[in-house]
Amino acid sequence: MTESTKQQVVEIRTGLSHALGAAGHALADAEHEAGEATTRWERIRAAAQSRERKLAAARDERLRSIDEWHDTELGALAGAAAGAADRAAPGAAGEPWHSWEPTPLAKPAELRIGRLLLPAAPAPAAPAEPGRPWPWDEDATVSPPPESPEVPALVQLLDHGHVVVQGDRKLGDDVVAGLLLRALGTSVPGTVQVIGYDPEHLGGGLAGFAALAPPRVLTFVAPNALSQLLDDLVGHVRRINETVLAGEYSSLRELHAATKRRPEPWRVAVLLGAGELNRHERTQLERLLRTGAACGVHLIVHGLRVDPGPGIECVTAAPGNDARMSSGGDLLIRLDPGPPPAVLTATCRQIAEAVAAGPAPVALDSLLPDESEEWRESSANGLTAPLGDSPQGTRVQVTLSDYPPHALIAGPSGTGKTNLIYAWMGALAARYSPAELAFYLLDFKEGVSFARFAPGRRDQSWLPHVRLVGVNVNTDREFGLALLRFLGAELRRRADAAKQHEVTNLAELRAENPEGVWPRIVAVVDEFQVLLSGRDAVTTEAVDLLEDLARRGRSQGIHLILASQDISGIEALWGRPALVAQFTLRIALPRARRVLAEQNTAAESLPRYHAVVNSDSGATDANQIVRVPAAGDREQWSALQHRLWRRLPPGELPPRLFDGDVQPKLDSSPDFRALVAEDSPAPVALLGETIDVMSRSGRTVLRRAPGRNLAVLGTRVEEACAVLATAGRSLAAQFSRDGARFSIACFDPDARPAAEALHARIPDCGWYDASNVDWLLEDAAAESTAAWPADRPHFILLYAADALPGGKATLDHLRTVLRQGPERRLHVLGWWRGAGLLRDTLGGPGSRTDPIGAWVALDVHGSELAPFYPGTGAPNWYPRPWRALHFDRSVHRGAEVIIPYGAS
Ligand SMILES: Nc1ncnc2c1ncn2[C@@H]1O[C@H](COP(=O)(O)OP(=O)(O)OP(=O)(O)O)[C@@H](O)[C@H]1O
Repeated sequence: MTESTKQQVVEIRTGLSHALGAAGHALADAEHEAGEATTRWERIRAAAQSRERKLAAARDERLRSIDEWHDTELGALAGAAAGAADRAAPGAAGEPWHSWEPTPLAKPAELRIGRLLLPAAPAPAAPAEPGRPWPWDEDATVSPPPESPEVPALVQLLDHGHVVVQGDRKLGDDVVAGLLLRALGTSVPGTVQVIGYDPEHLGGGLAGFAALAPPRVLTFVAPNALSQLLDDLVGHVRRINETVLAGEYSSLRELHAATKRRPEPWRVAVLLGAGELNRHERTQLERLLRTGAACGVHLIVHGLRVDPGPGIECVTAAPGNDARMSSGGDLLIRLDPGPPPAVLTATCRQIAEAVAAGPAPVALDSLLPDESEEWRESSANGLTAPLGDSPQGTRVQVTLSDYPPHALIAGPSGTGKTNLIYAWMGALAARYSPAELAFYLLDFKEGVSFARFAPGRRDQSWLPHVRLVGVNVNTDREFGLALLRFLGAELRRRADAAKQHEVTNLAELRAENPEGVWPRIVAVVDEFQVLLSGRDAVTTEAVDLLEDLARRGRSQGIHLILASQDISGIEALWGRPALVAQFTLRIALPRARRVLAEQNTAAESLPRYHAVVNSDSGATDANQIVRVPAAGDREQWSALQHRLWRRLPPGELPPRLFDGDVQPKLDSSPDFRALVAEDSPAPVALLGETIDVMSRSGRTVLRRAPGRNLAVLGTRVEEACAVLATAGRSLAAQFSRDGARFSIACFDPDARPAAEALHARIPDCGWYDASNVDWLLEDAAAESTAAWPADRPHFILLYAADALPGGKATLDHLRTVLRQGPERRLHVLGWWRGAGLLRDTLGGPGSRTDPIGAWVALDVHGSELAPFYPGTGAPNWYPRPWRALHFDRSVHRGAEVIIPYGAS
């Protein structure tokens, strides 16, 4: 081998070994890189796996919360639906049968027929990864989806629409029975009337309701009378639209919401399997379906094809969970079973009894305008207010104006006369303000029926229109007379004003004298016949005044409402045709006789709580029957009275309340409170409260003049002492301490405490008794005849003057004082226990009585008073407890009745 070859080999080997070395390096590098890449890949794969797991967990968490939310939301929705259903169907409208009982509601509710089957919360889908548990399986604290509450399936009937039942016949019957019972049980007995048409079973379909037939809450029509029934119902709809809604309201529901009145019953016609309808029947049925609900005419149809339409609920009866109703969309219903027979019959019997007992009272509210409309009316032309509804559902308005001006109301006891007066007053008082209307109220019946209009101990409010209330005046006919006198004076005042403005009636006077306050006056006298019952001066004057007021009051806005419970009251007037003729408005309560015209017997057949109102003197053609709302309820009345009372501006005075059973108090007498110590030359002795429209004290003036003495006559110690105490206290109040002298002498031990009490009240008053009265009278007699002028008056109060001791001498002194004292300002105020005894003091039967210028008689008959009374007659006086007759010859034409002031 050549060197060169060897050289070449070496070189090649070297080259190869280099190459090998380089390749080895490259391989190692490559392997290293490959290892790193593998590690990186494995890290990435691990990271990807971990991320995937996290994402899955997040997804699971999200899915779980979505499911939870879905379940709660569904539960809440179902709960809300159940709550709403409870509100829409309270009480007997929605209660399940096992706890059901009738509960009349204020307005119609939706009625339950079964239970809505709401979609349940969906069962959770299978977990995505088999074997991987759902979170709530892992965590025992997470609860399973909640159960849905029960949501009743409700249908609307009364005031809303009609119900058509299809499907299973037997189950459909149960739906009809259930609906009907719920409708009856949620309304006031008698306000839902059911008309059954059941040609197949001749009423058998409604057999459970049989108890409602006798009071005609349920009536059946014959199998061939469907046409007639539909015509009748259409007739009702037309009538109600024309006369009840009268264009003012679109439905009875609206009328009720606005006026709180429901003048028509709901009429529910139940048509069970009518077969095929002829054209006329079909047309009438469609009319009713369209227009009936607004007029309270509703149909429950079962077994008759009816096209769906607005206001028509279609119930498809089916067993189990397969029933449906048109307003429920796709939701299924489980129908309730029919009402249990025991519940059904008991309820029907209960309703029948309630209906047979008579209509339920209508509330006073139905007569009242909206609060925003109160006190808006003008009485310039008259006073008009509703008194209730007629049987046809129209409002009966009653007017007092120039014609008819006055009203006569009659009704035997308990028929609701007082209630009618309250209702009328309430309806008027809510419409007319006190500047438009004033009430004067007098009740001759025993009791306090009108007292509620004046402030009392329990309730300080009063009816703002009331100016005067007289209660318990049955023995104080004088109070009635006082009212008539007062109204007579007001009549003259108005007539004078009318003359001055050259007008003839109140409307014109108000137009001419807009700034004047000329309210119409309504004087109500309940049991007025008591006022006219005696054959005496009171009756004579009362009748004269009544005649005048009735004749002339009409144009001066003075209206009389006379009420009487028995025929004698009306007959008291009957003898005075001219007077009766003025009372053209006649109101008769059930069984009232003779108040309407002789031949008009409408009141005889009136149902309870109704009245005949007749504005044409009782002529039969003018009869209007009205159902009067209940106004007697104190709470309802108080609500109205308080509302009106709060409208009064502050400072308005309450009405005068005259209560014949209450003893007046001197300290409350305005006349007594007005007395001032001015040492008057004409001091006034107050004696008692007069029976008058204004609170006024009977009085006698003890001026310097003959006869100015006072005698109190009778045996009643307490009352005699009360009169003397009033006289003494009132006189003392008019003098300064030294301005007058007072002396009291008492000879009756029974009167001594009262005499001593008066003595204690009068400063520096002298006290005398049997032991020293002779000195007093001797001095007084000397003073009476003295020549020098008296510097101050001396009042001598003698208790039991007829028992004066001291024999003739003392008696002569007393006679001297009585005759001559007053001119020298010495006045005797004495109590004699009989009129004859006073006569004895004065000198016996033939003696003059003029030293006694004023007297107050207690239990002394009128005839005994004749000697002390001018003219030939005697005053008309029949003694009665705690009343006295007062006469003062210097001012009176006739005697007046007074009420002694009670101890204060
Ligand atoms: N329209 C009515 N609605 C409901 N209840 C009435 C109605 N009218 C009267 N009443 C009730 O009947 C009863 C007798 O009524 P009210 O006192 O008015 O009769 P009256 O004829 O005035 O009787 P009396 O003359 O004996 O007082 C009362 O309890 C009253 O609440």
